Amino acid sequence: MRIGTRRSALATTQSSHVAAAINAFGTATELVEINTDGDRSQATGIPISQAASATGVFVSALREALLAGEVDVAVHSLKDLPTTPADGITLAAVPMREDPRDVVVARDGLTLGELPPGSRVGTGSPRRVAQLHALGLGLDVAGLRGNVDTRIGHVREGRYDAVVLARAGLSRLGRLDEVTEVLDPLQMLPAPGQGALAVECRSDDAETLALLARLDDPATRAAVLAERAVLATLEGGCSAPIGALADLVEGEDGPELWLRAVALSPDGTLAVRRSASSPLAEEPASWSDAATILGQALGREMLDDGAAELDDRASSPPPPPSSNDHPSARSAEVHNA
Ligand SMILES: NCc1[nH]cc(CCC(=O)O)c1CC(=O)O
Repeated sequence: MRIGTRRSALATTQSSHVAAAINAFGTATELVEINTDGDRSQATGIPISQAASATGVFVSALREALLAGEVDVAVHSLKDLPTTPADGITLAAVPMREDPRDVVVARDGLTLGELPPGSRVGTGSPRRVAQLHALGLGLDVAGLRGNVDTRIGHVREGRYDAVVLARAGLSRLGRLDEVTEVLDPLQMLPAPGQGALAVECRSDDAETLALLARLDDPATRAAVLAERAVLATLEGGCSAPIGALADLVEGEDGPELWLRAVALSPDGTLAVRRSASSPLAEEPASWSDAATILGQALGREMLDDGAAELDDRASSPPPPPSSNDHPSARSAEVHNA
């Protein structure tokens, strides 16, 4: 079974993980490296936001290789998948996810709250930028790109006081010892699907579909489908940064799906927050539909609450400096990607 993977350390680690699980079922695997536009533009330094399709750059080349029959399986970070389905491709497995939270890697072991106003905090994610500003700490939030090693290197070499990353990526790379703070989702809701993998194959490849189904974790699938349904619903009317996190919990009357979401103005001064929950049947077969319905309903509520108007804040000036009035507490680089 040929497994397509991007070349980055994170991607090959994730694909090797899936390969090992398939090997455990008695099927041999081969990793096939696919060079993606996203990786290429990283090499040339062209910002990701200017690459052909900002969300899909890491995904489309792998899907093309899958459809062309060059590989049988494609492994992606689920949060990098566009919400629109791809013709001829099925999400065959969503394995059990890692801790979905974001983390801080800061100098001197500091937490965000311990960093003095004006501290330079790096992230290229509009979702993290907005939520960092919303903390009101007067941080100088600056754009940042590159792989996990590069980002951590910026802190070690003093160019940034801190960076914000997905805990899952660090965990998969064995770098959790770098973490100086795990961010509470109340303050930093992760991206929809963060910490989960997406394992895709061709929709007509029954043999691979059946094998990959054994890697699927229905609770994770339900959670990420709910999160992505929020995103898909909001995308219809708004381009604001969005965070969403769902969790399947065992209630008194059976399983329940809990969902929280936020949409923010890019500068973090306005936010629409909502949560919802839904009882689930005992039988996992029905969870996907229930999760999607829950996410769509929450997304529509957020649109009713004004989530679509948050975009207009994109052209407004950045928030004023903190009361400490540190000159570098003002950021001009927050609107990347
Ligand atoms: N945006 C790139 C990306 N895609 C997936 C991960 C980490 C693994 C995951 O979230 O599943 C990362 C790095 C990061 O956000 O820190």
